[in-house]
Amino acid sequence: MSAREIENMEAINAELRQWCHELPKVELHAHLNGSIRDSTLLELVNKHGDNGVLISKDVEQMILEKGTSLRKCFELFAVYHVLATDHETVKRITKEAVEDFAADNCIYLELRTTPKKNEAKGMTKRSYMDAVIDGLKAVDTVDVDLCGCELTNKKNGDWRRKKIFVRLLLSINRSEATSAAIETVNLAMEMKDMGVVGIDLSGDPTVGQWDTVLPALEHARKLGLPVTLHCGEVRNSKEIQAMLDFNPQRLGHVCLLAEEDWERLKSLMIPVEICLTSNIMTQTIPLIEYHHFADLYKSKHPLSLCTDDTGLFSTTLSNEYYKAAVTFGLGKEEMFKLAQEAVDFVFANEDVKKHLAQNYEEAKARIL
Ligand SMILES: CC(C)=CCNc1ncnc2c1ncn2[C@@H]1O[C@H](COP(=O)(O)O)[C@@H](O)[C@H]1O
Ligand SMILES: [Zn+2]
Repeated sequence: MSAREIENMEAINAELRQWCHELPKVELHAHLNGSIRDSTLLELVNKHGDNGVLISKDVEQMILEKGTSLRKCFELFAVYHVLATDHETVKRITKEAVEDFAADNCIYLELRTTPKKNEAKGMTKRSYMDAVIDGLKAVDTVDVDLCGCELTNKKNGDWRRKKIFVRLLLSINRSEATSAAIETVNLAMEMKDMGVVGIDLSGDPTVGQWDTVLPALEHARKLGLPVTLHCGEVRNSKEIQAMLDFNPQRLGHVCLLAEEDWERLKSLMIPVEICLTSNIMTQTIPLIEYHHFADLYKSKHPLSLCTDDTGLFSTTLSNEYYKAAVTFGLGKEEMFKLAQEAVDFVFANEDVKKHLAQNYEEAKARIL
């Protein structure tokens, strides 16, 4: 390739990256503690690091190696949870996460987090969630709509100020006992008027038993709370089949499904949250070109591109769209449609969906 051709290609790629940034996006799979900024993490390490629990140098090394295997990720999450255990920090990381997604032109964010108890800090699952809500109220670069009302007032009546709809999912960690998982579901129900719209099942996929969490997920269903499950991050056919039997509103990842489970997923048409960078960095999928996005997309299976953990994997939702475009050869119209269709899978109500649909209608004229 000549220098001129390389230059042309670079210009085209830069233009595509910018277009992906400008595209209004819907984020359905983002973990709060996985979305902590590197700069904040390092600040927290320096502040709390050498307190006998964590050694700053070790943590810095872990941050350098972050996201390079499933094991390393979960080791780092244990560190994140030591660093971000007080109410002030939970508030801060929530504020920053929302501001970062808004700066990336996300117009709807479903942020998920595992409510945590920390007796030493006087933290209950409820007070943890109150700190999250405080973080949403503290956002000041963008107007936040939580539960149908705006938390922040339009600054100086500026109608051009950006707006982001934020809804919350409460995560059940796979290693939790049934009683703790049920407590999380009850908390979600209690906070339904405060922007909580559903339940997620996540955590180290090599730990925990489906039968332990099933009663809590069934409880959520009885209460009318939508559920999304992390599915197929490791090969575990029995569990994958049980998850498909449960038939949740959405599934995340679906990486390592056996042929018959794959066919069943497709016939059930359960919307899938696709996390390209996460799956590659954790080596769950060996090469992006082999990613199951291609098969699902070709089959017109309902799906949505997501980040999983922007901090851990140093990615943004725009970057996920860019990667999909260059790897699978999608044009701008196809990318636009992909982003727009994610509106159908949000757990928020019809009013929000209407607003989002209108946003896409307006954006069409602007960027297509
Ligand atoms: C990290 C990794 C191997 C990537 C695959 N993706 C994941 N799979 C399962 N659970 C996850 C993943 N990313 C984040 N989580 C869950 O989200 C938590 C962090 O966010 P939070 O504390 O709930 O606010 C982690 O402790 C973990 O329980
Ligand atoms: Zn996840």
